[in-house]
Amino acid sequence: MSAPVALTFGDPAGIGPQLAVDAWQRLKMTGEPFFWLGDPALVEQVVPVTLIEKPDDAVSVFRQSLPVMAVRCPAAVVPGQPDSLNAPAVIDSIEQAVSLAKQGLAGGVVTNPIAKHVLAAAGFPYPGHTEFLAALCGVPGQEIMMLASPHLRVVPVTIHVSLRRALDTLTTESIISTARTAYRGLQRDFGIAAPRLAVAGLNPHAGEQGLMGTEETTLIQPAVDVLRAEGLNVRGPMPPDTMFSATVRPTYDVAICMYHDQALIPLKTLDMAEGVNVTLGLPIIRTSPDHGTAFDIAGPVRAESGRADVSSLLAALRLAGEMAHHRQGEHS
Ligand SMILES: NC(=O)C1=CN([C@@H]2O[C@H](COP(=O)(O)OP(=O)(O)OC[C@H]3O[C@@H](n4cnc5c(N)ncnc54)[C@H](O)[C@@H]3O)[C@@H](O)[C@H]2O)C=CC1
Ligand SMILES: NCC(=O)COP(=O)(O)O
Repeated sequence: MSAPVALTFGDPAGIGPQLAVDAWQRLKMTGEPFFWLGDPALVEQVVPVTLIEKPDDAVSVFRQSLPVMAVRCPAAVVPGQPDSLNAPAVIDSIEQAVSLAKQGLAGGVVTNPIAKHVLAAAGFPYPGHTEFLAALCGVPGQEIMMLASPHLRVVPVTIHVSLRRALDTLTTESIISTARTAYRGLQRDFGIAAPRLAVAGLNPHAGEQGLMGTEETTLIQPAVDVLRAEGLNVRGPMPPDTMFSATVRPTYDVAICMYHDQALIPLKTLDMAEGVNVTLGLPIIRTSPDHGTAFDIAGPVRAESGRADVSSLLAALRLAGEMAHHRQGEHS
């Protein structure tokens, strides 16, 4: 068994604290231990809590209590009303989790959702976890975002930028490096020996022979040619409107998409509840539920689960464990 997984705070005014409690309720008897880096004041009225100093301590207490590594909020927490005064606690929990994972003391990092604009208002310079984690791990620029569900895996080449900027920054080189990282990640963390990659086009009908755009011939096809020459099993550019259909999806292991929503809309439409966000290209394991902070349904933490569906967090915890298992296999 690997070390316990670290679950980060997430935005305290979102559904993260409730999900931490719900996940513990669901896993305490039969699941792998995890610990939450959050404010115990938000949860100790509703579930037994043990404050821990180091990840290993989570193992012996997990059946009886939620293990919490305390990260206290400087400002009052009002569910549904995020406050950037609490951003330092949110960021601190991510930094601590990554540090523990880098030392091998935590088996991986599972992040609860953060609201990017709330952290940005406090001066946080990263567009999301993905880029922040790469910086903390000393590998900026090597990170890629993969969303994985039982039905589909997708990787956007451009991530947290406007659509206009995504089109301006898309290059043959970025498609190649993203595809390579996805390929290695599927081998290393998912145990797929020879991953099949499907590269999406950008324009309607993948450009329709240049009638509806030229990026397929100028940017995407050259990337596919390079990847094929390296021996990767790659197809594309594929028409984006049909490649996510039920008949085409089973023919590939991951879709390499040109921009955020080209990737995330089909994934979340098919499987918001079971989708997991994975960062590949890091030395540590990182997964996350695919949804956000859901401020609209956040309320005071309760012992019984309410409107917030914990399925995606459970899937993220499970996948982190499976990825750790695959990495352990590397050394055995
Ligand atoms: N990994 C992360 O940290 C992510 C953070 N976000 C952040 O979340 C914030 C809100 O984003 P939205 O676009 O509103 O997306 P959202 O996923 O928070 O909410 C979209 C809709 O889905 C519902 N929903 C989300 N998760 C749910 C759950 N577990 N159970 C039941 N219903 C659920 C919400 O109530 C809402 O109606 C943004 O500031 C964004 O930056 C968004 C996606 C991922
Ligand atoms: N849309 C996905 C998302 O916002 C998650 O981003 P990150 O915080 O995991 O980088």
